Amino acid sequence: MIQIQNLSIRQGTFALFGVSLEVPPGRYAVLMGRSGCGKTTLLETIAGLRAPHAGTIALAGRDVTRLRPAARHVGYVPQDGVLFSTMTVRQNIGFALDVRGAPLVDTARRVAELADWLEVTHLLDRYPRFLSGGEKNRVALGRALANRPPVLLLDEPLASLDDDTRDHLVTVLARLRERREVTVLHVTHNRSEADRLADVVFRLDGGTVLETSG
Ligand SMILES: Nc1ncnc2c1ncn2[C@@H]1O[C@H](COP(=O)(O)OP(=O)(O)OP(=O)(O)O)[C@@H](O)[C@H]1O
Repeated sequence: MIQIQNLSIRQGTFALFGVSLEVPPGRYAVLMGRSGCGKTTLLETIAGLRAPHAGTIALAGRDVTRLRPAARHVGYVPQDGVLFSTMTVRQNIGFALDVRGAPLVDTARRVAELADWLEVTHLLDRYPRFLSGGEKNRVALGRALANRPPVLLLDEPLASLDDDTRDHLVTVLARLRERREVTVLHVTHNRSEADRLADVVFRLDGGTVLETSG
């Protein structure tokens, strides 16, 4: 569950005021809005990378407004899905488990499971610079899901992909949605992506959020 109440965020001359939205547990929400309206800003604030001026953020029933990013238990795929360039695909996917000191055997099992599901098993020993755009996005998704977060934030995960690659990744995300194990907030400009994936669509406009379908 993602619950945002009366959130206000300021950065320079840009501001969001009194943003509220709620995504029920295991549901897939899409956030749309014109370029520069603050979608990335909102996602970064939920992830804990920006501090809000006012308001509260609750994730999976816990008030995380004042917690540091790592304590929020959020999976986050930033815009362009940047991977750690000095780590292999295997190390990228296993990162969240490694830094928490998970037993090596558990990390290896989870990486293998995600790699199989995302169809990147043959790429596990490659470095990011030798991956295609679609492969990078699948690895970024695996890295975000490794620690089984209850909440997943996706910032335009399908941007700058060709139609076939985009279609494949939409199928992967649709399977994730069917499992209902994670609550998703997915930012996109693409209406057909929203139509295929969303249980609920929010629109950010003029600094506030409207729910446009359910
Ligand atoms: N650090 C910052 N200081 C001042 N203004 C900023 C800062 N970061 C972003 N902005 C501004 O805040 C506004 C919202 O940016 P944001 O990236 O959240 O929009 P967006 O809806 O995600 O856009 P896009 O769809 O183009 O990715 C923009 O006008 C941007 O120029």
